Amino acid sequence: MKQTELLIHARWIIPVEPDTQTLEYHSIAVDEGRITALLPGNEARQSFEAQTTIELGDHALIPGLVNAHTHAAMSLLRGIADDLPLMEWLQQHIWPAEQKWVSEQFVHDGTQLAIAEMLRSGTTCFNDMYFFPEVTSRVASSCFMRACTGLILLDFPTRYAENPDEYFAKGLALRDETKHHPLINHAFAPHAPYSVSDDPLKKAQMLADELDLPVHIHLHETASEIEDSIRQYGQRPLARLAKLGLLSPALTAVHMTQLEDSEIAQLAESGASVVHCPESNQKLASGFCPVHKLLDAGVNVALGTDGAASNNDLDMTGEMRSAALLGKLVADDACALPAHTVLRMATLNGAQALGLADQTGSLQAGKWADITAVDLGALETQPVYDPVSQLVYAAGREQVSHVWVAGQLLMRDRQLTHLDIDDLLQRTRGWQTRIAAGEPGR
Ligand SMILES: CSC[C@H]1O[C@@H](n2cnc3c(O)ncnc32)[C@H](O)[C@@H]1O
Ligand SMILES: [Zn+2]
Repeated sequence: MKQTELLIHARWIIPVEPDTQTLEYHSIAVDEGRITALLPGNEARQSFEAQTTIELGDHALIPGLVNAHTHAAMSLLRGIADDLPLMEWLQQHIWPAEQKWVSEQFVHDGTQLAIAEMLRSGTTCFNDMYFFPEVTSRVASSCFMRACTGLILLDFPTRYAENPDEYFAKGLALRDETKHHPLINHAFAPHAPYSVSDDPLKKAQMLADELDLPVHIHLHETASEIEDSIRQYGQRPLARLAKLGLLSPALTAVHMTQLEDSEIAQLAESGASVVHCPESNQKLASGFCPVHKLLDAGVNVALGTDGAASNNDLDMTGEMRSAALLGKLVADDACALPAHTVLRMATLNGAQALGLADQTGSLQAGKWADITAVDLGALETQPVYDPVSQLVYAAGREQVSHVWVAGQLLMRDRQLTHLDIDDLLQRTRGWQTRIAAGEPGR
């Protein structure tokens, strides 16, 4: 008998890769945080003796979901300004609120709230872009959650930094501090082409090349972004980024609702990733990302929620459903974005966009055991002809039962093992009271 730390038996396992088929009555063995074997249940029972064994009857095991674009701490601004287009929402509501309220404590509490919500909906890794990324990193690490925290960059002063030099200095210091951390990764995160000028963009790319980090940026989010860029720079934002050297496999371009066919070919050629945020794009009426065309051209398309102030949740199970349904409508083709493609976008493609495809995103021996269990036994997901169909089209986040990150159980039977929900709710209500009363910020 082989010894192992953890053995999980489940009705279905959907590895995503290398096996694109669903496995039935299989088991996963985990040691030192990594998947060591994936094998038929009866073989696993005969060959392994486990310190901990978990039996999951009518459950499907999937790779932990990767939220490839969010602003975690904005969970504390959920519902503060709804039913507005992007620029009015951002300039007249969100940026003033952030200037008033965003502090280290705000980011600490907001990120914890976001991580609790993400874990409860099966997410094991998030790609964040927000102020005080050192706090986001610390919170993610203390919750045992995997994160890629953005080394943010803006032209203008905020409560986090005064100017591009200070953004870079803080970002580089953070990267230095965490460079060997098993859960915390980074990307350079210039906010958008309209908020960061040429020289800091070039410097971000140069440092990203040097440190082998992705570059995470909002891009082509709305039609007015394109018009303004043509007016100011005489070219579309993607062309400007290409001229500055940012069009590369390291680029993680978020939104991309405005794309010409030649730009899709250019993205495919470059090896860049696109992060599709279907719910935020719908809520802000930003436009449609042509996901079917990007996939057909061979572009890596991942999935993100965006922040909770423009979505208004951090639920990747809902995002998968939205992506599948919207994708068909945009393509005018019911065959576009089938369920398995969407599950891959929400897992392995996300890991690839973050430069972590060798670490997470699929259930393969050697990768971290970042695993989500979904209970398909509920009447809402019965009968099960195809578990992937149930996961994408029918299951809700309340059916996520267990979550492991690097083999550590972070949710068991919907109970978070490392977060105190009552304390979290109390702190969240404190923020709500202060923000709603319009008290002076801290
Ligand atoms: C530099 S920290 C991130 C910055 O981005 C703002 N933000 C949130 N959602 C969006 C979006 O969809 N487009 C552009 N900017 C967005 C957030 O409020 C922070 O200020
Ligand atoms: Zn965003």
